[in-house]
Amino acid sequence: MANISEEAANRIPLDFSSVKSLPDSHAWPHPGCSDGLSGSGSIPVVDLMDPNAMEAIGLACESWGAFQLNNHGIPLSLIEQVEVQATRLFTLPAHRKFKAQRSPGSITGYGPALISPFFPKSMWHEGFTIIGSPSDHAKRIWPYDHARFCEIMENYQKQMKKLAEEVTRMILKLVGVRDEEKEWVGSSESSGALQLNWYPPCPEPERAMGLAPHTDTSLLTILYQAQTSGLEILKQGEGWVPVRPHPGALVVHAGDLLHVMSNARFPSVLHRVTVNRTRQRYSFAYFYGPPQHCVISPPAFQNSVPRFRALTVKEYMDIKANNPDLALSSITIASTH
Ligand SMILES: O=C(O)CCC(=O)C(=O)O
Ligand SMILES: [Fe+2]
Repeated sequence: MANISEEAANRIPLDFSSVKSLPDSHAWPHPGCSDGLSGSGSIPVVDLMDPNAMEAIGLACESWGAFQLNNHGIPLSLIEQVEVQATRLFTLPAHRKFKAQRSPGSITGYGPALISPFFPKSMWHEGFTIIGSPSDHAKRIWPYDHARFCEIMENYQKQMKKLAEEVTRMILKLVGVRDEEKEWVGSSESSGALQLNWYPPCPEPERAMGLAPHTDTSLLTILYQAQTSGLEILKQGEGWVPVRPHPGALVVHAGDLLHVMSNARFPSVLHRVTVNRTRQRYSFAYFYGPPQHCVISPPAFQNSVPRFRALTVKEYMDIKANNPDLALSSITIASTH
């Protein structure tokens, strides 16, 4: 188990404004493209207004586990407001941000990436995680001036939830989930969380890592990435493929829960973020999925052999929180080979 100081270090990001060279704590032995594989191609683009959007989403999820989404209905002006507020937050002096740091055992508030404890080196990244109202944490940073931040973050989550529901309904239809098993979609019960990510400019980007490779635990993640590149996804047989920001588009990732519910038809996409010497980067990830008490399992149909055992979302989240790399294999019950 981590001792107190390691635990504290995991909860407080480096004060990036004060460092001029890459500290050893942030120097990764093999980050970036040094694994030799660099994939070509790019993830499919889906127009949500297209009458064939559902089929296009199915094909994209099957082959990539991710796609760019256009015509999604989220106003650009709202995204810009989120960007203004995220900038306002992350450009504060470190001591102000530390006031909102996550408490032990909690996931909301300011801090390093939630996956940090599973990697030997630290990431060139700061995050702020919100579930519902961020007011408890925002008040600690801006005692008299937090209302606008809260209003915009709550509004963004509301709009993201609606979009996530629309995409989830299509995806669960493709997967063959029965109506009574998807009653949680569109209810107040579903779980959603918003993660604001900031990657400051880095003096030695070739040796640093913005966000280490991981899959999201969610059913799906809807990500906005501001103009700077950095996100990469692993395409089986090809290597790391950059996901370049398309103006106005959102990136949708299939997460672990969808991998289970689709009986492995849709891969839970492995992704990572590289950093930049001169440009900072923002991204906003909205994680969506069934409520914690919901039992998830592969759909039982067409004589297909279920590859995962049934379990509650909470149980899966606990397994993943203890061992992210082995979480999916630990609930695998059969192989197709
Ligand atoms: O910054 C990005 O593009 C990706 C963020 C991400 O993967 C996450 O927050 O889980
Ligand atoms: Fe992610």
